[in-house]
Amino acid sequence: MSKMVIDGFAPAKINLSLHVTGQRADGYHLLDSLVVFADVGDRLRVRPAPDARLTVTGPMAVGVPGGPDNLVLRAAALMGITAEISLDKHLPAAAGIGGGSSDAAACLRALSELRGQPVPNDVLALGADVPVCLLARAARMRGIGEDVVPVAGLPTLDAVLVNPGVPVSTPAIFHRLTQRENPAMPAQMPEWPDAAALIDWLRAQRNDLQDAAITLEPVVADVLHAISATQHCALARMSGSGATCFGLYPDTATATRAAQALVAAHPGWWVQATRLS
Ligand SMILES: C[C@@](CO)(OP(=O)(O)O)[C@H](O)COP(=O)(O)OP(=O)(O)OC[C@H]1O[C@@H](n2ccc(N)nc2=O)[C@H](O)[C@@H]1O
Ligand SMILES: Nc1ncnc2c1ncn2[C@@H]1O[C@H](COP(=O)(O)OP(=O)(O)O)[C@@H](O)[C@H]1O
Repeated sequence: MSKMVIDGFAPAKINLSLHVTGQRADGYHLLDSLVVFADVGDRLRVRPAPDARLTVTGPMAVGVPGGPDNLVLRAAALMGITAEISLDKHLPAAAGIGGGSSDAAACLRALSELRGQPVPNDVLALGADVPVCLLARAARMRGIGEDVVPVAGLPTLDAVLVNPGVPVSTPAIFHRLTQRENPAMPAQMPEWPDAAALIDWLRAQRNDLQDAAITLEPVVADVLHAISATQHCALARMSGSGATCFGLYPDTATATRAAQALVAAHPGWWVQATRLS
């Protein structure tokens, strides 16, 4: 018998690098980004039903749309399916870690499996991050987000994610950019023998939205300083259009200790030790 309900996981998306390489005539920006996924994320339960219904719960539910604007209901509508969806929010919204896009992708995967129906080709209409979130593993993302190529053999990274609780509007950050044509990543991605080699390589890459985000929300600079000041931090950078930043560490023990220190110093911030792959 076919399944009636599916539980899905929507992992946080992290842009280890985010190069803005140009702008299209329609205003969208061309990107070159190394994207990975965390082991923290939202959870959802999806069940096809005669009427669409959404329940949003969890520690990060406040402010997340509960109606048809929610990306999970927009994803179901795109597939032409009505569904009852419970969404358990653990990721901060408008945070540069693709919570809404990852929720939409998890919903598309679940409905596709439940109904034996392929995911439509036009998912970009839900958000530029949805194609990479459908893959949900390490990838190079180019174009405006539609060109997604898996990156094999990427070493797993031990990390801490930190969000200061300030929502950031993605269009507002792109709008503030002063330099829209920046170098891409190298045409050929290297092979990294281990996490230390990957971190070394990442130091020469950038997030071209970081300065604009700091101008709009100076607390992003405080987050980056706080992460950089933790013991054994090898690299601190912002993800997406912010305000979430990540720190990279040599191993799980140092990442866990850094997360504990950040929680103690900034009890109001969202802090998560995680592994990225
Ligand atoms: C910046 C990135 C990097 O991964 O992440 P987030 O900060 O959202 O997590 C994404 O490109 C965001 O993806 P997403 O949040 O799905 O974007 P969308 O809803 O499609 O677009 C929101 C707005 O951002 C701008 N935008 C988005 C993507 C892009 N390549 N160029 C743009 O200029 C446009 O102004 C657009 O109207
Ligand atoms: N399931 C969802 N979770 C979070 N935000 C959502 C969701 N559906 C729609 N949204 C809207 O999308 C906006 C962007 O949220 P999100 O995808 O979390 O951020 P970002 O694009 O910075 O990664 C939010 O401000 C919210 O209004």
